[in-house]
Amino acid sequence: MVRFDCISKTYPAYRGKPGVNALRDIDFAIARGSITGVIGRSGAGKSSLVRLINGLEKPTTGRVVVDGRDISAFAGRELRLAQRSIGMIFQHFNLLSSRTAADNVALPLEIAGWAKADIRARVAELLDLVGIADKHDRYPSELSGGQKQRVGIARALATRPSVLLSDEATSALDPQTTRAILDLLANINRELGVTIVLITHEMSVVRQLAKEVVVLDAGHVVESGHVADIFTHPKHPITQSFLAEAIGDSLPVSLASRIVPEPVAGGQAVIRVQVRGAGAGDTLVARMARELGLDVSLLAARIDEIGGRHVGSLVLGIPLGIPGGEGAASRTLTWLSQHQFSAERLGHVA
Ligand SMILES: Nc1ncnc2c1ncn2[C@@H]1O[C@H](COP(=O)(O)OP(=O)(O)OP(=O)(O)O)[C@@H](O)[C@H]1O
Repeated sequence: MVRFDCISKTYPAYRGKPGVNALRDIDFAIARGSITGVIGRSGAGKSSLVRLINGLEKPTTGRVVVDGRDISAFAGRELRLAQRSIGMIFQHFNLLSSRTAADNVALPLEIAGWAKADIRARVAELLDLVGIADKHDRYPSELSGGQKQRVGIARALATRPSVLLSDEATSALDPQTTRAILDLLANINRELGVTIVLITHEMSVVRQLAKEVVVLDAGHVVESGHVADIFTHPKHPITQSFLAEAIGDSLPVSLASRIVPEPVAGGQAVIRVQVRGAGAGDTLVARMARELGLDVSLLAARIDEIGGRHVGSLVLGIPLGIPGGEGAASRTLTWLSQHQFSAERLGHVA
């Protein structure tokens, strides 16, 4: 378990540069064995938060408790010993280019003073676990990005940590490799029970792997909880913007290029409706057509699954070319709001 108790982190002023309040009023816990995503824009404080967990930084106020121990109070040998129970993987893998895959994985075990035969056995077991037993004697320059990250994961797990920190570990990988690495992390969490804390600016990573999410903005936790709860009812604008990216709020170019602000005679009003929850949106168009007596058309749609729940948006065309047509768009918006749908009018198309 990792607990942040009233944490703040201020980097002092340095060579004429002002001090930075990187984290403020951080107070939350990460459950043992969970997979928690910490998501935020650049500069939100994600790396500072993760460096507090493994004691690379000290909080300015408050304490960070890992498995019942106040890691922020440790220094020297005591800190190094505590760090063995906290593994970390990085965006650029941080492998030693002069060592083979096996020797990179062996490094933390050598530092921990393991016997040679034990190291050999453990390294073989770890390379097998991450699916690259055949790359034992390869150097990093001979490995693909995904294989390098597998070495990084094996190395991070070598000393059997209870917590694995991932700092943008898939940001340098292509989507297919990212998916394979996230699947591997999910397996490791399931099989070894390791608590995983993922730092990322990518909603797709949180969506695929995390069960819990902490949204950071300007050094504050603005929302936290179960991924499905947070992203089916996002409250903070930052969370809403991550969600919009995830569900592809952008319109198809062919539609976006046709939208104009003013009504077009004989055209349609364009309304975007957010749909959330199981089956949401399935029958919406049919219900609206029936209850409002309108010929509603579906111009675009995207539904995704986040934390096991459906989230997405429908873009509807409401015909204006009938008597009282202008009222039809407002009636539609009123109907949607009465039925607890969040909707906006994007403009008009011919
Ligand atoms: N060692 C440092 N000294 C001074 N300021 C720092 C230091 N490390 C981080 N900061 C500042 O603290 C704030 C938070 O930085 P941090 O790296 O934790 O954010 P981040 O969310 O990880 O950003 P990114 O995604 O860009 O890495 C930023 O304003 C950054 O400039």
